Amino acid sequence: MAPATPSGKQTGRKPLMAGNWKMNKNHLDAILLVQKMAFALKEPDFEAVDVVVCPPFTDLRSVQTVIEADRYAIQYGAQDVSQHASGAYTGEIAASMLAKLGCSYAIVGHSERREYHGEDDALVNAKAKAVLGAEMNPIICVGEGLEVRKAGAHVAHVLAQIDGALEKIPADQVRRSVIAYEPVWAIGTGEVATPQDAQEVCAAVRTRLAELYDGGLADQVRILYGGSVKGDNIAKLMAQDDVDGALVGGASLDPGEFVKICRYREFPA
Ligand SMILES: O=C(CO)COP(=O)(O)O
Repeated sequence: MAPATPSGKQTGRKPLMAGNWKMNKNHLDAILLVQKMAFALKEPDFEAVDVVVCPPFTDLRSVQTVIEADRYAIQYGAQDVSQHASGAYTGEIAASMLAKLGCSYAIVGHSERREYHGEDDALVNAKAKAVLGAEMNPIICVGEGLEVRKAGAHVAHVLAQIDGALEKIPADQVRRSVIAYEPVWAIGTGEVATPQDAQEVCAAVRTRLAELYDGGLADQVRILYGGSVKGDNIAKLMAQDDVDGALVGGASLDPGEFVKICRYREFPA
């Protein structure tokens, strides 16, 4: 049973703090960054939260070496993956290659992939299936842009992305998937969603999961919030019933800040 959050919520879901380094840090920088995090984090931190870093592909081997050599409890994953298993796909990385490197997670459908690489829900769905097929856990990103938010259509928009991303994925695989709600207008802008905004959408996602799958699955899937998460705003977000963790961009590049996020319980909400 996971420990209670500051608000006293008791969900049974272990919180997950994932750092998305995006296109930052080379494979040598990565060694230093992971070591700094690993030195700061202690056993009780890992009992309280799952800690995941998602560096660029070129850093994964370095990160694996540091983590395995010293048996750090930090987990790691990739920021993207190919939907294809293998073959003539120049520049692509297969899920099986990531699994072989010890990755536990792969982010799929990040809004930057959707926006700059034209990824749609069908592709996100195919990538999630590839990740699950390789026995890893996808972190499936959803979230609305500013125009959709202003029009008040954010919940419908996100639920349509959920329906698309999860299409024909069986319950036992959805159970080990992670959903990350990242409103595009909050990413890298310093404008974090209010805890109520985050809760509204995360709760709607959970309700949708309950509609799509039975057997209590909706209560088991972790739903993260992402978008300008920092050490001083995480506790209020985590106090929300349906927010089970964070997908952190900029602040995950600062080991002190990321460790503070992982230790949100020590700071008042
Ligand atoms: O996109 C994000 C994580 O995937 C969020 O980025 P920031 O935390 O820098 O806003």
